[in-house]
Amino acid sequence: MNIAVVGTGYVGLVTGVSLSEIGHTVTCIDLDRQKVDKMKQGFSPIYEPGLEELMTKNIAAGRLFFTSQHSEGFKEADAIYIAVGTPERFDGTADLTYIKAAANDIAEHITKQVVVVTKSTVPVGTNDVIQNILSAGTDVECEVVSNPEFLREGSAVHDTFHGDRIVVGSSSEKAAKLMDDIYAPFNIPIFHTNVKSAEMIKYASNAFLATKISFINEIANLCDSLGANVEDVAAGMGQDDRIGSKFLNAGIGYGGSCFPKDTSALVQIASNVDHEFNLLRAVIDVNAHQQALPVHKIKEHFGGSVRGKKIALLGLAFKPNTDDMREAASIVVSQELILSGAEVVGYDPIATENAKKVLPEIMEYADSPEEATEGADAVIILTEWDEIKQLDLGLFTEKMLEPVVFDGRNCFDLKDASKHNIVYYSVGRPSVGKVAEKV
Ligand SMILES: NC(=O)C1=CN([C@@H]2O[C@H](COP(=O)(O)OP(=O)(O)OC[C@H]3O[C@@H](n4cnc5c(N)ncnc54)[C@H](O)[C@@H]3O)[C@@H](O)[C@H]2O)C=CC1
Ligand SMILES: O=C(O)[C@H]1O[C@H](OP(=O)(O)OP(=O)(O)OC[C@H]2O[C@@H](n3ccc(=O)[nH]c3=O)[C@H](O)[C@@H]2O)[C@H](O)[C@@H](O)[C@@H]1O
Repeated sequence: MNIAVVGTGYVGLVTGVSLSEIGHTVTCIDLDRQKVDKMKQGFSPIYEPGLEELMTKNIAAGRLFFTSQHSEGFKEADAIYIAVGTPERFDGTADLTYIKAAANDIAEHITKQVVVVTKSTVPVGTNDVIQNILSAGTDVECEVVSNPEFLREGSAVHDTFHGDRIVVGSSSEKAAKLMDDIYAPFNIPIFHTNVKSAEMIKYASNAFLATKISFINEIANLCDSLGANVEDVAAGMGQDDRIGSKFLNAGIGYGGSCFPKDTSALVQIASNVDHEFNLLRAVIDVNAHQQALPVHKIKEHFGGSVRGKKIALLGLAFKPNTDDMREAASIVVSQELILSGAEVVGYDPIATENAKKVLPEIMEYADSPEEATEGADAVIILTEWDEIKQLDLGLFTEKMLEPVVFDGRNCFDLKDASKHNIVYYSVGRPSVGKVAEKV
């Protein structure tokens, strides 16, 4: 099949490349010419494990193309995917500017009958808006299908090939059949529903996962006060099939380009129909508190002030295996620490260049965990990169005078931490070191 993908961000590029890998001829379109030039040569503009290998392979096989011209991309297309951003606006609603622009681009440039597939996360009812733009802008017949995306950054390629389900929302049997044909080689169950339900499945899924995280973080905070260990609590809960063990990792909350914006958007979608989504508001509040937790803990350790202290942040991206800094906890933590008079140095294996664009200018950056830790008064672990999880805790005793570590991702075993002469705080687990002795 001939497929065009509008927008080559995390979703568009991974989708386009994966569809070419299963045999379709795919043209990825992006407004950003620099990006397009890079991609034509097989370089991915984003860090995503496994992606570049598939790009070069399928470019060489003559199945994968890149262009900044919509007319060129749409020429032969049987299906056009919309995968542009739907960022959060200042009031929490989803900004549909790029979606509407993409729909107008399609209306302007299509010359043959096509199915328009919305991959972007859009509020319930948006596909009707897209259909209206198309109907008003072109006489060419086109049907709109909602096909929300569930991939995670950092494992996007794997998730695309091994998803639990593909959701297709459509009011046309013909369009639904075309989607079945496109996805057949993936061999993943396809769930068919109507357009609005498909749109809602995406928000409900992200909101539910965010709720699971905030729930376990609240339990972790209780464990902290009551002396229980949240890891054991989550393991014990997770053995119940009805609860499940996934997404019960306590830590410094969720970041990224989707949970924060999609939870806010769903609260707004609800308020449009006079529904107060109190549960989701609480999930968002808990997360805001959780992202700032390392700052509170470290201040408490130093008697209320971090003025003049050198603090090393290990891991800056919102999660491991990505260079994405959107809504990363490191943004809140670095800003708060710097405002409180601390000297902050950051280290990330991949995201440093993107971090420099969003973290306070005064931040410094190190090229290794060792360099970041040298002479630090405290270390805060913000992202559980393998490289960070595999550090020898002896590093902290070697590089720091009085080692204090706040582990926001529970990377280390408490028994291991207790073998070293460090003060070790984590989330929802007993502290180790001098502080623990004091209690
Ligand atoms: N990032 C993720 O892991 C996931 C994102 N989503 C959703 O997918 C959508 C896309 O997200 P990302 O890939 O993160 O976005 P992104 O912001 O990384 O990429 C969007 C791309 O679209 C391009 N673009 C914008 N308007 C265009 C137009 N008219 N024609 C051609 N190109 C255009 C931009 O230049 C940019 O490269 C969002 O709605 C998001 O909520 C869904 C699941 C996972
Ligand atoms: O709509 C989206 O964009 C995507 O959002 C999330 O994917 P992503 O944000 O890439 O990454 P996750 O692995 O879900 O992690 C999100 C955040 O939650 C945090 N998290 C995750 C799991 C957990 O147990 N605890 C926890 O704190 C992570 O550290 C990270 O900051 C969803 O998992 C995807 O299904 C969805 O497609």
